[in-house]
This record gives sequence, structure tokens and C-alpha cells, in this order.
Amino acid sequence: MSGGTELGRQAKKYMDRGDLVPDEVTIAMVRDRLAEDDARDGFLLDGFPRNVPQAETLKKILAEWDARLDIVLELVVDEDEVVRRLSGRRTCERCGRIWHVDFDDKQDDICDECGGHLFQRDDDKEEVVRHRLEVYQEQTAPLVQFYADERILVGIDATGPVEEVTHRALAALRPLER
Ligand SMILES: Nc1ncnc2c1ncn2[C@@H]1O[C@H](COP(=O)(O)OP(=O)(O)O)[C@@H](O)[C@H]1O
Repeated sequence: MSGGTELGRQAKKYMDRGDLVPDEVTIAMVRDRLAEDDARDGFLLDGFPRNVPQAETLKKILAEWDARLDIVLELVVDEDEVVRRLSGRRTCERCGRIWHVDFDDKQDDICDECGGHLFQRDDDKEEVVRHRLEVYQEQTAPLVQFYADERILVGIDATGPVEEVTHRALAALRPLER
């Protein structure tokens, strides 16, 4: 999250703790972004919606534009793997590139791409990741049933390397190609 705006500072407070940012903030951001020209022929949302009220509101926003979601991908992976992936993630403060302590065998804290310094996001600390998983179970997991009821949910096995998961995700999207 960039910028020193009051809204940005407010949002960061929630994010650092691993809580969801209030719906009025995220919904306004998503509504504004979807209203831009390049979203008219299609868009991909990552991390939104994250609770049922957001999903209900998204449905109404899209309906106002005679649009609807075509597909929802659920990336299924067990909690230990989520903790391993997030707690080992390091971010370059200069170029934003993401490294992983184990998967990239990253033992120092220097970005091999630009020489910048790597840091760990507050919400990638293990105890905060565990809290994010609780928030997921409470608030986000109900969306699986929500979108199953809408008949647009597709579950994907998200274990294994990035290339394999990408391959499975693209295969699930292929029927929508036009
Ligand atoms: N739809 C959303 N509703 C509320 N808060 C959100 C939403 N998406 C992201 N956030 C906030 O941003 C934080 C980081 O988002 P996340 O998608 O987990 O990041 P990343 O994909 O980089 O791991 C979340 O923990 C939450 O505080």
C-alpha cells in the first residue's frame, strides 16, 4: 500500500494486524477501478470479495452495468503450506519484487535484481499469518458456498510449484475464452 493519505494510513492499520479493511473502503476502491475503461471487456479480481457483504455488493454493482462474474476460482491448499509460503516471503523495498527464503534459497536480505533491501511485511509474520487464517475461516470461507450456489465456483489444487498452479488455473479459465 503506497501513499501517505489518511485513507491509506487507516487501511494499513488493519492490514498490519491481519484484519480485513472495512468494507466501505475496499468496496469504493473496487467500484472505482471497475468503472475504468480497461475493465469494460473483462477483469480479474484477486482478493476481492473477501466476505459475504462484499460479494453481495459486488453482485449489485455489476448488475447495474448488466454484468456478472463468469467464474470464481478457489485455490485450495492446506494451512501449513500457507504459513510456509507467507512467513518465508520477503519483499524488496525498492523494486517490489518478491522472494522466498526457502523456495529461492534467499539467505541474505539483498534483492538480486536491483540491490535493494528486503523486508518482511508485518502481516507475513507467523503469528499474524495465523490470525489471517482465522479471519479467512470466519469471513471468507463462507464465499465457497455462496459461489457454489451461484454455480460459478471452480476449485483448483494449489499445492506444488507456481508453474503447475498457473497451468491448472489457466486450464480452468479456458472454457471462457472468446
Ligand atoms: N477484499 C478485502 N477486504 C478487506 N480487506 C482486504 C481485502 N483485500 C485485501 N485486504 C487487506 O489487505 C491485506 C493484504 O491482502 P492480501 O490479499 O492478503 O495480500 P497478498 O495477496 O499480497 O498476500 C489483507 O490482510 C487485508 O487487511
